[in-house]
Amino acid sequence: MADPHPIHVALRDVTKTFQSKLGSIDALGPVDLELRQGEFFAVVGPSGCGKSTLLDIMAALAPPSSGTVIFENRPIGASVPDGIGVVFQENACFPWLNVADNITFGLRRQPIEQTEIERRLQYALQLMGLNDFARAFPAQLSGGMRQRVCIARTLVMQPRLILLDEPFGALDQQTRLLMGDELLRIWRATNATVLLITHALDEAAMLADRVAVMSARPGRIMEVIETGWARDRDSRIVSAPEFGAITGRLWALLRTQSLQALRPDPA
Ligand SMILES: Nc1ncnc2c1ncn2[C@@H]1O[C@H](COP(=O)(O)OP(=O)(O)OP(=O)(O)O)[C@@H](O)[C@H]1O
Repeated sequence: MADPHPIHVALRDVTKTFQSKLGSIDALGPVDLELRQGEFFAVVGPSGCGKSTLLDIMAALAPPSSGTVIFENRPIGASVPDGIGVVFQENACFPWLNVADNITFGLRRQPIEQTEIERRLQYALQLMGLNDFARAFPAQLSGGMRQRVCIARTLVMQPRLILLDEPFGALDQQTRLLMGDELLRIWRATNATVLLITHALDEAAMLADRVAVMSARPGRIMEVIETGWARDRDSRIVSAPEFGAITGRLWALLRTQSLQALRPDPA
């Protein structure tokens, strides 16, 4: 019988060491991690533990120093594989392009017919609630809406794995929760596998099926917690009693690591 939850992406013994004028910095790992097809996975960890480095390696934006990333049963090479979409915190809309042109920017560089581009644009505008803003320019939008444009731009490429690095970090708390709801809707609608890097424990606890807690640098996976939420959850679960238990557990794990990151051992 086919595995109902096949492994979509796997990290095997992945490490990263940066060389700089100050010497070498062991930033990450070794990390072993498996994301199941279609799951929502979050990663939390103390500041500077290597979360962004982990995401960059998964997106093939930086090579690992050792180890392998396997995506859809193939090792990731030097270029971003087809099927992986990335969203960063700093929303990088082109200010001179309107929302529709920002969203279709990458698509128009692909051999894709205009009718298909238009179809994907309309779908993304609809999913992200941007229908009324297709002709607006980024300067006319709020920070939350600009970030929705960035997510829509990734969505139209129809990624099967979506990597998000602190996508809502610059937004206020209410907007973050509502964007979380949108992300959950996208996840359900697309069946993509999602990996979310976040500082916010409540965001991780609300959105993810599983949350990995990383150690202080060089970041390793200390523990992976299953949240147990139903697939059709939304931000209202923040008032559920289990929610407090999950964030409490995450904080208990993270607290020691964060203290260590703030005051590393002199040894
Ligand atoms: N290009 C680079 N050259 C040298 N050191 C780097 C480079 N990129 C990251 N580092 C170092 O690697 C470590 C991990 O950085 P990374 O940005 O991955 O951490 P992070 O967990 O995402 O941090 P934060 O939570 O503060 O965003 C840090 O000590 C950082 O200074």
